[in-house]
Amino acid sequence: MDDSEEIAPAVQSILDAARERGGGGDRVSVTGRSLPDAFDAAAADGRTPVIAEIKPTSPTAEGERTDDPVDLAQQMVEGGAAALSVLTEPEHFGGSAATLERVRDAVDVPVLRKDFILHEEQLDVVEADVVLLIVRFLEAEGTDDLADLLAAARERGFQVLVETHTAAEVEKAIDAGADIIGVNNRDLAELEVDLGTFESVATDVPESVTLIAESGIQTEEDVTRMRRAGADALLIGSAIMDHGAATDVEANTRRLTRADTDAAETTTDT
Ligand SMILES: O=P(O)(O)OC[C@@H](O)[C@@H](O)c1c[nH]c2ccccc12
Repeated sequence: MDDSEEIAPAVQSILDAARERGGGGDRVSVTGRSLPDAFDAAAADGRTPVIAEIKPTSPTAEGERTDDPVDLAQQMVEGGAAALSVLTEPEHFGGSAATLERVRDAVDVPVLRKDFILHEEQLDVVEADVVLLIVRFLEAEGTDDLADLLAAARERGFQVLVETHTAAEVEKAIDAGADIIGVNNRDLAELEVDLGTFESVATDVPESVTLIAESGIQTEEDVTRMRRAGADALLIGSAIMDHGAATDVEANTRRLTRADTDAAETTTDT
């Protein structure tokens, strides 16, 4: 998406709500579990590094999953997830900071806080190992600067996943000092998924960056495709939470973490 494109009404509503949300009270200080180390450990163990996402609902999902998030988290880890992502956005995704806290207490893998952070004080809500910053949303008027927020997050001990959707956004992320970059296959204008997005954008990301393919990964073939295109890890929500009628979260996670563990290694870098 280039800067002139509209964003979907659902996304605008998420952003408007995010602007209204304040921060926490005390400044958070966290000793995080390393995300790159967790990816390496999974790969060494023969598993595709996957961040499994607990997302009770979303603007593009049908219905809401009401299982205990701690149960879901444990099934995901049992199924081989290298890390977890927990939505904390309350109004559109059914998330909460309390859920993230419970999940992080119950597992020992790194946990990503998935939210729409626009201001520094919004970092001071809950301890997490990793926080998400979305390049596109930090370009809007009245939001903090990406590089400043990145620094503020690191000062608190967070690792930072910087989310992009275009080559221009990857460049901004790198200029701001990002070392973990996600490419979201879902565009924020139509909310449609195209795995070709990762394939075209990944070529611009330096080898030293930990690169994550986000959204729309459903099948083992999709896993292979993203790994071949250079993904160090994959962020998967829907296909684990509610893959058609298959609601066995542990089995869904296992199926995707066992898919094509050596595709990345067989890719020749040119
Ligand atoms: O459910 P999916 O298609 O596997 O997608 C997971 C994740 O990538 C998606 O939930 C996501 C990507 N970036 C976000 C930013 C905010 C909220 C959610 C997201």
